[in-house]
Amino acid sequence: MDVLLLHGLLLLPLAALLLYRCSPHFQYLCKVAFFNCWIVAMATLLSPFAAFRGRSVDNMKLLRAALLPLKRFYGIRMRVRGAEQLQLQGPFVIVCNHQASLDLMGMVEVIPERCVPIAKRELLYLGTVGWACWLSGIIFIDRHRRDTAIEVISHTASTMRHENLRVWVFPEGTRNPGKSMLPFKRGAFHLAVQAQVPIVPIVISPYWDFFSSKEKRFTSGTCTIRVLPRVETRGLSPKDVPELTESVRQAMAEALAEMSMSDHEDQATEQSLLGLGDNRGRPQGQGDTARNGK
Ligand SMILES: CCCCCCCC/C=C\CCCCCCCC(=O)SCCNC(=O)CCNC(=O)[C@H](O)C(C)(C)COP(=O)(O)OP(=O)(O)OC[C@H]1O[C@@H](n2cnc3c(N)ncnc32)[C@H](O)[C@@H]1OP(=O)(O)O
Ligand SMILES: CCCCCCCC/C=C\CCCCCCCC(=O)OC[C@@H](O)COP(=O)(O)O
Repeated sequence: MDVLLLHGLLLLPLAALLLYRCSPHFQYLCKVAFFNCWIVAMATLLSPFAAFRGRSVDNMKLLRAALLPLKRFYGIRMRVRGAEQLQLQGPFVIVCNHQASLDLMGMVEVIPERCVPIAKRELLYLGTVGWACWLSGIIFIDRHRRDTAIEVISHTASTMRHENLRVWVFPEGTRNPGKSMLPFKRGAFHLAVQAQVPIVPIVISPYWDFFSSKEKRFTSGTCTIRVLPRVETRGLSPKDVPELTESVRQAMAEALAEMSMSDHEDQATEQSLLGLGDNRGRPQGQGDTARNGK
């Protein structure tokens, strides 16, 4: 009986390993579980240190350091284009597309000093994760109560100017794994206009090559982050916000469309250079299936 139990215990990890190797779905589940566990573990370990400082944007450095290694675990290569656009003195608002929780990996890759994200209030209730977010100065809004959300944003506008604070907003307001961006919420643009600070749009390339929560697929791959030229808001007033929102969204949508194309081309070139496959002269679609089927 004991021998049987021992064998069982030895076989269990082996079976799990085999399953991991053979089943992309199981691999996906493990990788996503690890992502969440890592965040909970880091928040639990680091919050006590962050608490020494109290609630402070300086704790964003800890948060960043805690999340930076994730890309290595997953074999995701991050390429940043246009990082020099972030070399700005003074406050500004970053707007970025939002595909999945994985965006945190891209965010920590480029987030400048003294920059905090705006997040949904629900994150506050995630135990130590909520505590870590609060200690890092993350700004919480209640998406179901527009008035209070707008109040928080107005308050943020004056804090930005007084404390040289940068703010990161996902203007789609929710995760969107689709191929195009959702309509933008206007809060980020009201914020920039109220504070009279520039807007820096950031576009993270689509994850389809290596990640899809719908298809339960999570492999290694390359992600490109493009920082677009800043948009000035000096002299603009609230009545200009709808047009401002649309023009920024348009620029980001164009960049996203371009990146979905060129990302594929880059990888095809890399593959043929490495002799991994020759995609030349083949329609883009076929190359895709070949790669995704790997
Ligand atoms: C110590 C270290 C340890 C380390 C451990 C690691 C732990 C790490 C874990 C985690 C890291 C953190 C991760 C953060 C990431 C989280 C991401 C998210 O949560 S994304 C969801 C929240 N984001 C948003 O929702 C966007 C912001 N939202 C908005 O801007 C909306 O506009 C909002 C909520 C203010 C209102 O939303 P509406 O749905 O009502 O839609 P609208 O169309 O935008 O607004 C309606 C009307 O209100 C006006 N309006 C909006 N904002 C205004 C304003 N500020 N002032 C005046 N009017 C405003 C608009 O102009 C519009 O009016 P007219 O149609 O133009 O007449
Ligand atoms: C002792 C502590 C125990 C607490 C256990 C709680 C488990 C928490 C598990 C994982 C924490 C991962 C937090 C990742 C934060 C990701 C930020 C994010 O991307 O939020 C989604 C939000 O933008 C849009 O939300 P919706 O698409 O509208 O929904």
